Amino acid sequence: MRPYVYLMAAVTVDGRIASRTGYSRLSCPHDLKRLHAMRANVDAVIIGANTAIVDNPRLTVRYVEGRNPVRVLIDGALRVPTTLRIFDNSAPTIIYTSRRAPLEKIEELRGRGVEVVIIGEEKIDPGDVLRDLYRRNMKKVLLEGGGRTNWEFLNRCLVDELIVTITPYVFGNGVSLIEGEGYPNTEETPFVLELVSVKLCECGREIVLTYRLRCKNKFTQNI
Ligand SMILES: NC(=O)C1=CN([C@@H]2O[C@H](COP(=O)(O)OP(=O)(O)OC[C@H]3O[C@@H](n4cnc5c(N)ncnc54)[C@H](O)[C@@H]3O)[C@@H](O)[C@H]2O)C=CC1
Ligand SMILES: Nc1nc(O)c(N)c(N[C@@H]2O[C@H](COP(=O)(O)O)[C@@H](O)[C@H]2O)n1
Repeated sequence: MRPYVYLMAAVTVDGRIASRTGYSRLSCPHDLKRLHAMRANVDAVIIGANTAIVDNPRLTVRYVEGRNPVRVLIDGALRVPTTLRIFDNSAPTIIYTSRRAPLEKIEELRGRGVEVVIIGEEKIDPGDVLRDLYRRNMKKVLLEGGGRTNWEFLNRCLVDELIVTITPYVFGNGVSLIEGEGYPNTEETPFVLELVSVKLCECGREIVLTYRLRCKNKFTQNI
C-alpha cells in the first residue's frame, strides 16, 4: 500500500519550473494560496535535494489556515547543508538517504530531531519511500519537485494527480517540469493523462490544469 500522490508545480509556457540560474518564483499570490491549501490537505510534502539546496524552502502552511505537513527530503548522497530551513523544527522532517551518506552528517541531523532513514545502496526507490510513509499512517502526499524527483516518481507510475499552473513567462532554458531520460514518443509512456479540469487562476493570467494519471497495466507497481 502507498499514499495517494499529488504533483503540483508552476511552469512557464515553455514547461520550465526554473530558469537556468535557478529562479523559480512563478506563482502569483492566488496560486501560492492554492499550493498552501494543498499542503494543509496532505500528510507530507516531498522534495529532492536540488530544490532543498537552491530554494531553501520552509514547506510550511502560511497563506491559508491549516496544519503543517511532514517535510520529506530525498537525498541519496545526503549532500544538503545542515543549515536548511527544513531542519528548523517548525514541522517534523524526514530524510530518505542511502548508505553513501556521511555518518557524521546523519548523526548531526538526528541530534537535531530530524529523522534520517537509510534506504537503498545508492539510488532510492521512490516506491520504498511511499511504502514507508504509508506505514507511518500518511495517506496523501504532495510531490513538490524539482524536475528530477518528479521524473523518479512519474516514471514508476507513482503519481496519481498532476496539478500544473501555466504562468505567463518563458525561460527558453532551465529545469523542466519532468527531468529524466525521457520517452521516444507518446505511446511509450507507462501512464496516460486524463484531463480533469481547466481553470483560469483568480489572478487572471494563469491557467490551472488538473490531470489524473492512469498507469498502463503492465507498468502497475505492486505496492
Ligand atoms: N516552479 C515550481 O513549481 C518548482 C520549481 N522547482 C525548482 O526545481 C529546481 C530543482 O530541480 P532539479 O534540479 O531537477 O532537482 P530536484 O530538486 O528534483 O533534486 C534532484 C536531486 O534529488 C536527489 N534525489 C531525487 N530522487 C532521488 C532518488 N530516487 N535517489 C537518490 N537521490 C534522489 C538527488 O540528489 C538528485 O540529484 C530548483 O531550481 C527549484 O527552484 C522546484 C519545485 C517546484
Ligand atoms: N507551486 C509552486 N509555484 C512556484 O512558483 C514555486 N516556486 C514552487 N516551489 C515550491 O515551493 C517551495 C518553496 O516553499 P516555501 O515558500 O519556502 O514554503 C519550493 O522549494 C518548491 O518546492 N511551487
